[in-house]
Amino acid sequence: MSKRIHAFFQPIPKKSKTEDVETEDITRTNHPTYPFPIADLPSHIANSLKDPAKPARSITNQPDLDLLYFQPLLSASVARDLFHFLRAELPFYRVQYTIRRGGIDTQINTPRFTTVFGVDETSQFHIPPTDSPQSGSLPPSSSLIDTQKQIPVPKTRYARPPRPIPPCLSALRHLVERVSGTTYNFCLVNYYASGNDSITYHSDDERFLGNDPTIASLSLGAKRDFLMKHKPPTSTSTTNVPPALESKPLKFPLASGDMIVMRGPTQAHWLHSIPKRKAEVGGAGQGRINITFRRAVVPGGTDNYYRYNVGDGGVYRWSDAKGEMELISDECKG
Ligand SMILES: O=C(O)CCC(=O)C(=O)O
Ligand SMILES: [Fe+2]
Repeated sequence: MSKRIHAFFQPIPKKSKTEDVETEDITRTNHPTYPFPIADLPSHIANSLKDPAKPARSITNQPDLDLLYFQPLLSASVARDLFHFLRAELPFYRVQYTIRRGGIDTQINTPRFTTVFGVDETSQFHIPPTDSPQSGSLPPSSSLIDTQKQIPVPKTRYARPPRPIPPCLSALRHLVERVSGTTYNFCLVNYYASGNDSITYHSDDERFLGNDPTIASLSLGAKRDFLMKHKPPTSTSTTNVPPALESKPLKFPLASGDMIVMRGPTQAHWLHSIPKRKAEVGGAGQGRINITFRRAVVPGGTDNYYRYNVGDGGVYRWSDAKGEMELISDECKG
């Protein structure tokens, strides 16, 4: 086993002490695909990831809509600590790409920070026994194993090397899996630095997620409106969509700690968005993190997620001194 892969399972302890308060050791997890080691959750957050006090509300009162609304999933103080922890510890990207529109190449600047971890069902990260001896060094791809054949994944399977979900997000994934009754192999993270960051109307209905995918979406930090509107009925529509539904969106004012789980036919028939929002006068701390948990079934999903959420540009990391994301390297590692 290579030293670097070993490091993924043997966190690096780092002592941190202040003058009169002894704080706990911070352990970090490294992997060859990470631009820097990622801290594990401090125990006060990890121990607070419990089932919510209030059960979720089921929302199925619109055609083709099936939502579970946890209001909240996490208490305000846990959500606040998790927000600050994840913003400080994860690598982020500001992805640019070109699309061809009407025969012309158009550059798209993703209007928010993004990052992603995980791999589709055809592969899994091999977890070596922690007491195995370190021998030689294996290429990073050797840690990915074909799920069926249990042999190393050929390098040609993925355009960009998939990244294992770090322990800090895995802990959250386990809670989300338990309360939503579904398993996930991807975490997509958005950071909306201000009201100017957004996501336009879309649905997460790609074929690589299979039919009727369940997507769990957790909000941390600033409150933002989550809008949903029914797709225009097609000639093959089986449900009767009243015209009013097409014009007036549903509005969920998602607060820190809230989670919406979109299920069943929701992605096939509904669009969702986080529109830009005017800055509040004197409004500080407008940042918001959103984490979606999903399950991709084929390698095309993995390629899509890394292309649009990591891309080929520089790595950003939160700077406490500057109070904003800072470009720390011009080239993406991975
Ligand atoms: O930020 C949100 O609440 C939604 C994010 C989203 O729709 C997505 O990442 O696909
Ligand atoms: Fe989405």
